[in-house]
Parts: sequence; structure tokens; C-alpha cells
Amino acid sequence: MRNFISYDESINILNNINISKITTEKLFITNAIGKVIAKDIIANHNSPEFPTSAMDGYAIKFEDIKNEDIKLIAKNPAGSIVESEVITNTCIKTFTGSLMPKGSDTLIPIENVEIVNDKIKIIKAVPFGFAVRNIGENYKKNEILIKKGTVIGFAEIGVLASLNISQIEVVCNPTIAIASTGSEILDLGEVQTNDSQIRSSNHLTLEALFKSNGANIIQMGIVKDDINSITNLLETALLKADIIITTGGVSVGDYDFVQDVIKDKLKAEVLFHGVNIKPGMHLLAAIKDGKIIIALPGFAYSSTVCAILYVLPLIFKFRNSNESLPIVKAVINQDFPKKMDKTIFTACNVEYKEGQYHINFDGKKEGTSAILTNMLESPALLIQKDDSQNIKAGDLVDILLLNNIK
Ligand SMILES: Nc1nc2c(c(=O)[nH]1)N[C@H]1C(S)=C(S)[C@@H](COP(=O)(O)OP(=O)(O)OC[C@H]3O[C@@H](n4cnc5c(N)ncnc54)[C@H](O)[C@@H]3O)O[C@H]1N2
Ligand code: MOO
Repeated sequence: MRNFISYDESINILNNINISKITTEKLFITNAIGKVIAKDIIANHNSPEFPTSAMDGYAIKFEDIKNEDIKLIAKNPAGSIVESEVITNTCIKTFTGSLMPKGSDTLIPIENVEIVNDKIKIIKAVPFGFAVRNIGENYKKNEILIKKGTVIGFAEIGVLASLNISQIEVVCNPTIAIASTGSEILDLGEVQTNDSQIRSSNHLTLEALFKSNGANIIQMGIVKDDINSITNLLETALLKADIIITTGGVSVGDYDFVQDVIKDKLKAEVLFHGVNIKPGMHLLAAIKDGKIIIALPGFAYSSTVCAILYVLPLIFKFRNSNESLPIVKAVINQDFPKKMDKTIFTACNVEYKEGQYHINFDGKKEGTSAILTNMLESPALLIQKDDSQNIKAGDLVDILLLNNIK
């Protein structure tokens, strides 16, 4: 008899796996987009390093703000250093990005003055320090600007460029081998020869999911329900990948051989087989030669939900990143009774309005765990923990945002 453990227990077991092999590589910054930075980035200077003008205008001493005619003594274009100094009753024409001239503390925008001969008349006053970017306004020397574990995106690239950093050390992404098992499933383009055959979606759904969440993929395609073929496939995958994901063949049928191969042929250490969740109760996790094998159920919705719940956190772990599943609170629009003593993940629609997520089940189909179309459009998963109560319309519930996952 299979020992079904709780969802929390299963997640704890995976969280506690020790990943010894975290390797890094150096990449040019724009080649590092989507990768995880391996070391903190610390500012080696103040930005700006000197008080800098934030507008086009006239640098003055604030004490002159009420003076009727302030003499214009020089021009100060961006990219050059003006030698002259602002003294009482004088100003220097200064442009956006120019350093503030010596002696000045305030910038009067061009729009706020009238020019009479070589003098300016302030027609609209500004407060002290107006339009001056102070030293360190953007960042200060020794400030940690990008923490290790951050996924590199456009803002990080900009900050790295401003620090004159062209290469960074990033964590090497894990490699995942994917295979779908089943004698009834066909790959894309494969000719159907009898009515019981269906098209395999799992191997490609999972490739998309893992690839867009930062894994390298070895697509092993489809394998029939045959012990030798599954054994060969898993042995090959173990040589090449950090994580091996299969779908199908883990429940109680006569042809569910994946579990037998993992346990009896590979003699892998089984971490758990069977979790009190819906969908995905037959999920199997094992370790062999330091590689993690997760055997997911065959149903398309089950395998996709379980891949999100179990494999994405593993990818985050291998990437040593600060990523996590996007679980947020939402208001539910209907009563939702608890149907079983399991942790249940139900597809719903989510929208964000008036500062709050709201979920409903409009158009969602009820039936088996085969219904992947429930994950189209603006989907989320309602999470009902095994020890939770019946939900009432208007309650605040936990949901997992699927569109944030890519
Ligand atoms: N007597 C019992 N029968 C079943 C139980 C049970 O506890 N007792 N559990 C059910 C549950 S829950 C699930 S989930 C499935 C899991 O079974 P397997 O993991 O062994 O998966 P298969 O039997 O191979 O396939 C299930 C279903 O999914 C379709 N499938 C398979 N591969 C793909 C693919 N690559 N792409 C799309 N669809 C796929 C397959 O045709 C089957 O319809 O077992 C229940 N049965
Ligand atoms: O494991 Mo099944 O996915 O509960 O339908």
C-alpha cells in the first residue's frame, strides 16, 4: 500500500535536498538576461559623483533669488567643466547633466527667467537646491545595488552599465531531461493508426514551462509503456541531466512501469511516492547518482500543475535564485465547499481591480485532470489546503498566479 504524504511534507522533502553542484560562468551583461547573478554588485562610486543639474537653466546662489538682475557670466554645457565660479549676483547658464558650477546651489529653469541684455530677471522663484541632483542621489558608494540571487533584467543591465561593468558572474542553469511515457500517445506529426491514440502535449508543455523559467532542456520525446525502453531512456537521461522529468505510468495500472523502473531497475532512492493532493496524487520523487527524478502523472492538467508546484521550485534552487512561486491573496466570488481532505489546486480566472485580486470560475470546465484548456486566458490556481474549511463567497483565499509564471 502506497504511503501518501501531505503536500507540505512533500515540499519540505524537496526543499531539503542538498544541491552540491552550483557552477557559475562569466557573461557579457546583455547575454546574462534571465540568468541569476552569483555575487552582490556593490557601487564603487557615488552617482552622481558631484552635484549635477537636472534641468536647463541658470545656476545661482539661493541668496540671490529675489535679485532683479543677476549677471550672466558663463555657459556650462554638459560634458565640459566650467572654470568660472558663481559669486553673489552672478549666474552661469547650466544645462541638464552639467555639473553645478562652483559657488552655486540652486538652478532656475530657463522658463522662470527673462533675459535683459546680459542679465537674468527671475519671474518665478524656486526653493533652495531646486533642480540640483545631490551627490549619491542615484546610489551611494558601497551600497549593495544588485543582490546575488537576482534574475537579470533590463533594470539590472542599466545599473551594471552605469557602473561600467561589462561582464558578470552568473549561475549556470540546470539541465532538465523530459520524456513522456505511454503506448497511446503520439508525437507531433506522428501518424495515428488507431482510435485510442492521442497526441502527447505533456512533453512540450513541460519544455515550454521549464525553458521559460530558466532551465536548459533535453527533450527526449515519447517512449512506449515498455520496461526496457523506459529503463534505457532514464539511464541515458541520468548521464546528461541534473533533473529528469517523466509523465505517465505512475499510478496503479498494469502498464504503469515508470515507478517500477525507478524503484527496481535504477534502484533510485525514493523520496516519496504519493502525495495527498489533487491533481497529482501519484507523483513520485527519487534521487539517483545525485540527480533528481520526478515522475509526474500522465493527465495533462495533473502533470502541468505538479510541474509548477514541484519542478519550478527545484529550478529556482539549482539557480540559487530569490525566485518563488507567485502566491497571493484574492477575493473569491462564490461559495466553494471543500470536496476532499487533500490539498486541492483548482483552475480559476483572475483579474486585478481596485487594488485587489478577484477570482471566478466562469467558463471553467469540470471533469477529469485531463483538462488543460482550463489554464488558458487569465488563469490562476485556487489553493485549498488539506486542513482548510469550506470557502464562502467574498472570502480571501490563496491563489497561485499562472500568468506570472510564463
Ligand atoms: N484505479 C485507479 N486508477 C487511477 C488512479 C487510481 O488511484 N486508481 N489514479 C488516477 C489519477 S488521479 C491519475 S492522475 C492517473 C495517473 O495515471 P498515470 O500517471 O499512470 O498516467 P497514465 O495512465 O499514463 O495517463 C493518464 C491519462 O493521461 C493521458 N496522457 C498520458 N500521457 C500524456 C501526454 N504525454 N500528453 C497528454 N496526455 C497524456 C493518458 O492518455 C491518460 O488518459 O491515473 C488515474 N487512474
Ligand atoms: O493525480 Mo490525478 O492528477 O489526482 O487526477
